[in-house]
Amino acid sequence: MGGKNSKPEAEKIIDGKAIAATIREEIKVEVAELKAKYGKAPGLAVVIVGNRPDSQTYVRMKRKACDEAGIVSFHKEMPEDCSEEDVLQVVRDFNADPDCHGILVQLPLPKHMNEEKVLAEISLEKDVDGFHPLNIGKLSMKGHEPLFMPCTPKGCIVLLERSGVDLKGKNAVVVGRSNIVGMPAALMLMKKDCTVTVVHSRTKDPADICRRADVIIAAAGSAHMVKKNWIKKGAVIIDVGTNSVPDATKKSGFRLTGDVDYDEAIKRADMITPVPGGVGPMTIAMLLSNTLDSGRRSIAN
Ligand SMILES: Nc1nc2c(c(=O)[nH]1)N[C@@H](CN(C=O)c1ccc(C(=O)N[C@@H](CCC(=O)O)C(=O)O)cc1)CN2
Repeated sequence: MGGKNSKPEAEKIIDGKAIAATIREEIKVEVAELKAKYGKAPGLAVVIVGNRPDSQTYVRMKRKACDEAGIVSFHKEMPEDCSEEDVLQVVRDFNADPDCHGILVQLPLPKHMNEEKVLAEISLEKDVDGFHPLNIGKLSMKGHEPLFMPCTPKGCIVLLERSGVDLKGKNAVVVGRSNIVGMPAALMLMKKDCTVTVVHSRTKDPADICRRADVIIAAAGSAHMVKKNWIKKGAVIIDVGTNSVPDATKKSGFRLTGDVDYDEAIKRADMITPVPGGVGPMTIAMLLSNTLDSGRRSIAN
């Protein structure tokens, strides 16, 4: 239970799984409408290089989500030792395919490849992961909007909005500055009129900075880094961390945990996302949403 004047803990949880399920149902309806009107559904190409078990799992989840939403998915699996040029050629082929409206290259790529070069090869109009340098550039510019926004940080913003959090004028702290999450999350919060501070590995006193935050997005990739005493009473906490930690009670010997010390943080926070079941499911819902937008732009024009 929450403390004095605080709501019960169960009411503080932002249920990302449920919100993502609602969004996926909405997308399914819109895809069906598009197909009924124009006879064509959006198509997503999923490119995976190598056999990392986590990437295989995410790609399987993405394909299943496409199937359920009525989005056509094209799958390209490539061996770990293929060349960067092989991957670039696959991207070029999908760029030229009129049935494919979105292309995603699952990250990370093998070490011998230049990720930025591969991502920059994806046609701007099909960049449903939102990682193309021009899309990121537009995200950082006042008065400009990117065609697509990266799925995980977009999922964080949608979670906040669907949970009724008014972001205007709020102090937001992003913990982590990765290209995939931290940096675009900070830019998106700024576009929502937050005052944004980014805390990273060289920040002098991250706890002190976090304690001033109305909203924290934790995306440092470090299990339980954000402690209860980093959190202002009543703050809203979005935990992007997906850290695998040993757990003898699990069949796999591991469990997934976030960047926030959830059991303690929930006592101070007004709202908080769990891990799993928070931001993760939103990543896939936002990928479908971006693919629908891309399909609609192309099919309805
Ligand atoms: N091309 C991309 N590569 C990667 C991205 C991305 O957005 N685009 N993000 C991550 C991985 N990712 C999707 O690719 C992803 C991560 C987590 C989840 C998710 O639903 N997690 C669940 C738990 C699932 C489990 O039990 O393993 C949760 O948090 O509840 C979905 C997608 C890196 N690569």
